[in-house]
Amino acid sequence: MSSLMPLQEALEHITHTLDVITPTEIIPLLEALGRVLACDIESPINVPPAANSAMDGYAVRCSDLASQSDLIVSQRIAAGQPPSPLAENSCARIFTGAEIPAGADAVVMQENTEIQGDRIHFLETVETHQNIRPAGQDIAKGMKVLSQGKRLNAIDIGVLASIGVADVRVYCPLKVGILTTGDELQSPGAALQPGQIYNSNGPLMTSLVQSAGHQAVKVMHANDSVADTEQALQMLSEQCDIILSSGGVSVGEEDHVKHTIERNGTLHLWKIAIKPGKPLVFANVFNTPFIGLPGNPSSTLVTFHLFARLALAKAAGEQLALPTPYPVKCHFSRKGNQSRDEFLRVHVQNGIATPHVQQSSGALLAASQTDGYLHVPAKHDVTPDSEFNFYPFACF
Ligand SMILES: Nc1nc2c(c(=O)[nH]1)N[C@H]1C(S)=C(S)[C@@H](COP(=O)(O)OP(=O)(O)OC[C@H]3O[C@@H](n4cnc5c(N)ncnc54)[C@H](O)[C@@H]3O)O[C@H]1N2
Ligand code: MOO
Repeated sequence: MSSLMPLQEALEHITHTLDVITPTEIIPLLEALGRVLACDIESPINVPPAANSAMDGYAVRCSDLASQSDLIVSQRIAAGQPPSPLAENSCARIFTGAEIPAGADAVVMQENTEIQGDRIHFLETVETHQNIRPAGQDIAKGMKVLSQGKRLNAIDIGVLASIGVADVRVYCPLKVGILTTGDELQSPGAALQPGQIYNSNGPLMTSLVQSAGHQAVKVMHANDSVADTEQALQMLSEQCDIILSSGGVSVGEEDHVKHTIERNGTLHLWKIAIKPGKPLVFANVFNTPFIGLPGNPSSTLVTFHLFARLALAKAAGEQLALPTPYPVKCHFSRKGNQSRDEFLRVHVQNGIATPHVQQSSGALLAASQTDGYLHVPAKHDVTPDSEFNFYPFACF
């Protein structure tokens, strides 16, 4: 048996070998949700730009209240109005978000005051800086707020708006071509003929690619022949930045993907030490990067999550790593695989993992009915009360 490559080694090889493929463009902030930032962003300003009040109340100079508890109101400052310096022995009526006048060093919330004629009576002792949000409290001028390679989420868009950014330089979306292979496959919607099964990997990979933030620009299917596979790969290479396929990478004479690549590019076929998901192709075909996932649907899913997702991210300019797993307890027994790390589809409740009854590489429903992967390294038996790392599907 040829030797199996450890998961981490294959992952490092793929991500180190692939370059960022997509060019960059400048787009309006409001179109940047889900796009990948192409440069670091430093704040050109303090946020807030000036000290402001955290409460509706009165801005005071604490030393004025050392010997008296009443002050006259010398000005009224609403948010958006530039204040005048605070006159001595006076207070300023102030509202949340309004700028603190020069000379004031605290704000007293109005609930702790009483209006007595034209004077304000202060009911509490006042501490310096209370209820004042200093300039730069949120973001200091010059601070790096976001890094190149960040896929922008709603919070990031808000942060960029808070520092006045109206346009951002982002990577153009990665154009992914998708290929499924196999004579037995029928499209959903058509009647199944004897010997056929529905093509689930096409829609699965398309959706995985899209939910990872890329564009699935062309989806093709090739029957089990070199001519068909070659034609499809050539067409995809002309229209896409990178090609993702499923099936046809094993050792049978009906597995044509690797022969086609050998004729038209460079092929690295690895047997990875994971289950499901042993055979994995990483290649260049018609001058286009190519990632070939195994055809068994749960192998396609696992290898997308563990490899393809990170490879596509690298090509798209995105900084991405595997999610950080956390340990969960197991209340079951299972003999460990001797050569491959297993990624069992498990439910997790109250920190306890229960495996789905169906763990076959060909079974996809188990993943839909569970919460994520339990990573059981090779040569490890699961025993009641043993602990293994868990990767929730929601983190992929
Ligand atoms: N003699 C050996 N046979 C196999 C080995 C091996 O080491 N020696 N490895 C097994 C493992 S592990 C896997 S995983 C598969 C990988 O096979 P391929 O990637 O070549 O995939 P196919 O043979 O084309 O298909 C495998 C299986 O998956 C079904 N399939 C394929 N595409 C789709 C699709 N788009 N939608 C739904 N189902 C799909 C296909 O019908 C097969 O049942 O090889 C093992 N064999
Ligand atoms: O690697 Mo295969 O995915 O075990 O069936």
